[in-house]
This record gives sequence, C-alpha cells and structure tokens, in this order.
Amino acid sequence: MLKLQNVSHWFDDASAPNDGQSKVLDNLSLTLNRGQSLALMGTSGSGKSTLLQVAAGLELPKQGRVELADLPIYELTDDALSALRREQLGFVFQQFNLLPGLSVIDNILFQSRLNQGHQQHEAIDSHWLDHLMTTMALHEVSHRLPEQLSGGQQQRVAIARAVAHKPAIVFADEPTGNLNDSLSHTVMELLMMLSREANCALLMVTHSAAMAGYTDRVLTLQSGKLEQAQNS
Ligand SMILES: Nc1ncnc2c1ncn2[C@@H]1O[C@H](COP(=O)(O)OP(=O)(O)OP(=O)(O)O)[C@@H](O)[C@H]1O
Repeated sequence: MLKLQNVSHWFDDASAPNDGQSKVLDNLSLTLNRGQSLALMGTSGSGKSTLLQVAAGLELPKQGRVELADLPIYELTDDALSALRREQLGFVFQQFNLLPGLSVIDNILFQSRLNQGHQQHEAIDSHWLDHLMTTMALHEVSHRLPEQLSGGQQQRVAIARAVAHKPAIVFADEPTGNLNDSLSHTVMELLMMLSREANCALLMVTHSAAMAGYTDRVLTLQSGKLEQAQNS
C-alpha cells in the first residue's frame, strides 16, 4: 500500500554541515500494507512530520521513491495525484483542520462528496455513515458548526471525516495531541476500530508511548534512520 524506497530528504540550510545540507531523512525504506498500523516516534525535530508529509505526497523528497496504492506518487500528474489523495487518503491533524463554515455532517461528507463529483465513484454508504456517527457519538451535534463543539467532539469529527470515504491509508499527525489522557485513549480506540473496519493502513506520528501502544508496529526516527522502538 505504502512503500518508501531509499528516501532521503533535507532542507537547504546554509548554517548546516555537509555543504549546507543536513539530512532529515537518510536513505530510509518502509512498507505498510492495508489493515496494518504503524506509529512513528522520535524526539522533537527528528523528522517525523517530514516523513509523514513525504509519504503522503505533500513534500517531494530529494532522493528515493514513494509508492502509494502501487503508484509512484511523485511521477504522477497533478490531476492524478489530486485524485489519489481525494480517493485513497485520509488525514487527521493535531489542529483538526475542520472547515469552519460547514456543519459536522457536511465536514464528514466533504471528501466523499468531492469523490462523487468525479467519475464512477460509488455513492456514499449510508450504513457506514450512520455507524460512524453512532460510534463517534456525533448524531446529536451533526448540524452544529465546528466552533460550537468541544475539543474532543472536534477530534471525533476529524477522525470520522478521515475514514468516511474508506481510504486505503490514513495519515495521522499527533491525532490526540490536544486531548486529555482519558479522551486520548477513547479517540485512539475509535481510530483503531474504524481503520480496522475500513481495512485501511494507518501511519501515525505520536510523542506518546501509550498511544503508540495501540498500533501493530512502532518505529523510532533517529538521525534520519528508522529503528525498531524499544518495547515493541
Ligand atoms: N520547511 C522547512 N524548512 C527548513 N527546515 C525544516 C522545514 N520543515 C522542517 N524543518 C526542519 O527539519 C527537521 C525535522 O522537522 P519535523 O517537523 O519533521 O520534526 P518532528 O520530528 O515532526 O518534530 P516535532 O516532534 O517537534 O513536531 C527540524 O530540524 C526542522 O527544523
């Protein structure tokens, strides 16, 4: 599903060694299949978000190859890459990134509706939508705007939105970063359950060993390399 092959990336920085370049990602490779989950840990600044961006087709790596759904993403046309993102990817960010002018239900359906506007995409599965709304306890607030929700409710909307169109892979950057401990566990349980039900892969960045404990695999990014995390 997701394949990174010999990926290296650095940001141009005149003050850094090695001819002005220090590598954030150093010749790393990674495979993640549908139905599998992986937590990415590492100290602040170790490159976790950069790796997520590179894997999701949002930052072109300086070297190496990235495949999503068997497609070499950085060789696709802009239109093909947009379609891949729209149909196959889901995103959950620490800041939720809900669309402020849209109700809860319209936020959740946003990506599915975009897909429907494009050729041959299946209609939204109303049973799946109802299941999502029930699981995330969002029925009662479905017509509210994001600003009328608590942080936990906003995060549940963000997760429902990320999986509503049953993507092949969900990228989550600190998905529980803004939540208290008990809510974090609830949100992780829901995210894991929904990703299992949608049979999607999950690549999650987290600082929390407790949250990483929910995923099948935990890797640590250090000096640009991926290492097996301790205790995993
Ligand atoms: N656009 C950019 N331009 C220059 N340097 C950048 C850019 N984005 C990130 N960096 C640098 O790359 C390194 C890795 O950043 P990244 O955000 O990927 O780390 P992280 O592990 O996600 O950190 P955190 O846990 O604090 O969010 C850092 O040294 C950062 O300063």
